Amino acid sequence: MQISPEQLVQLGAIGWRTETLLPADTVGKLVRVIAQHRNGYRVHDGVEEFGAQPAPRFLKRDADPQIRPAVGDFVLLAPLGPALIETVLPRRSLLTRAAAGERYQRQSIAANVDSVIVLMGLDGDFNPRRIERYLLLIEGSGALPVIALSKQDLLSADNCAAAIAAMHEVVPPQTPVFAINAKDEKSVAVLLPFLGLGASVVLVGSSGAGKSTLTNTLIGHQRQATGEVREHDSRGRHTTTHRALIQLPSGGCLIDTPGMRELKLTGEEDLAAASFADIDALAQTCRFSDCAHAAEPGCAILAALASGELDQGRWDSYIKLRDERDAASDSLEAQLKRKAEGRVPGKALNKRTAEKYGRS
Ligand SMILES: Nc1nc2c(ncn2[C@@H]2O[C@H](COP(=O)(O)OP(=O)(O)OP(=O)(O)O)[C@@H](O)[C@H]2O)c(=O)[nH]1
Ligand SMILES: [Zn+2]
Repeated sequence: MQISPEQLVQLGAIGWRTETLLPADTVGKLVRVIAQHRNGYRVHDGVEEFGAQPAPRFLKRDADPQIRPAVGDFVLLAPLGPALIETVLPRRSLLTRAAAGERYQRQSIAANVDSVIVLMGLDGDFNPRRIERYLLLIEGSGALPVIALSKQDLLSADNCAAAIAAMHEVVPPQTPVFAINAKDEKSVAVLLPFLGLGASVVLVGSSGAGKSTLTNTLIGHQRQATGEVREHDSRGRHTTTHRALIQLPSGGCLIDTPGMRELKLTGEEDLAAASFADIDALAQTCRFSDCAHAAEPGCAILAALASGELDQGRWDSYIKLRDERDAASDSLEAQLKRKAEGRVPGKALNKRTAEKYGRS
């Protein structure tokens, strides 16, 4: 498929990367999914947004939810007729979470996200422990975590430096950590390297952390710099804050998904790979390989806690996340089992019938 240079720039502004695999014989229109509603999708072609429906195969009940188009996906629409999503292009990342509710389900939150900016206020909101939950969700997704500590302006330089140091203790070594004043354009400029052309970013953080403030500051540039962007908005709306995909003046785009608000572990997270590699390494040196780290002799964890080498708070938060993960994992297993049984309904039914009526 031929994409004109002009189109490439437009697509870049909604996060398209030229290295994304696009078969030479591709036909159809390339667009990005920017929102998902009960009755269809909203897509963006780099110039404007419109509605689209998924091809029937995505709606099959037994279809893996992860093959379905998700917010952030680049998709191909059928070449003719009404907007119909036919193909989901390969993803460079996928953020998932356990769906709220009793039955365990893995739900796509956002595809093709390059960085997740985790916002945490340097006020009462500040708690380095709580960052682990976010890191665990980002780990394995293909996206880079970026920690932004807001409300820097409310703290002395010394206290800010101490908070950044405390955060570095918790996050993996290469993770960027910044202190920012979300209201100040100059201050938020430290985030610009993550917001260039072709970049897609998601903002997460607890209520009051400054997500809306940061978003508005980032858009503020745009309002001043490129008045013509508004001309595309035929409905005369100038508010961009509730758009699912916000194009930033720095070239990148912000995906604003409500699904990020309620975060739940999915049961597949690898705690060791996330931010607990040291605890995992320590546990390997316990005398018994199945050590429960409760009262066993030769327990390396208990020894490290006693000597202070391992922080009690860090251990507690590891246990809490591990239990949460295991609980999610149990329900994942149960779900997969239900699914497997459901796949051979005839056989299962025959077996039940045989049991009931004593036939074989
Ligand atoms: N001084 C200062 N105030 C900030 C900063 N960031 C946010 N605030 C203030 O904190 C309050 C909450 O900020 P919001 O941007 O609404 O927070 P939010 O994360 O969008 O919150 P929800 O919409 O509830 O998820 C507002 O009064 C902001 O003005 C900052 O860096 N410095
Ligand atoms: Zn042990």
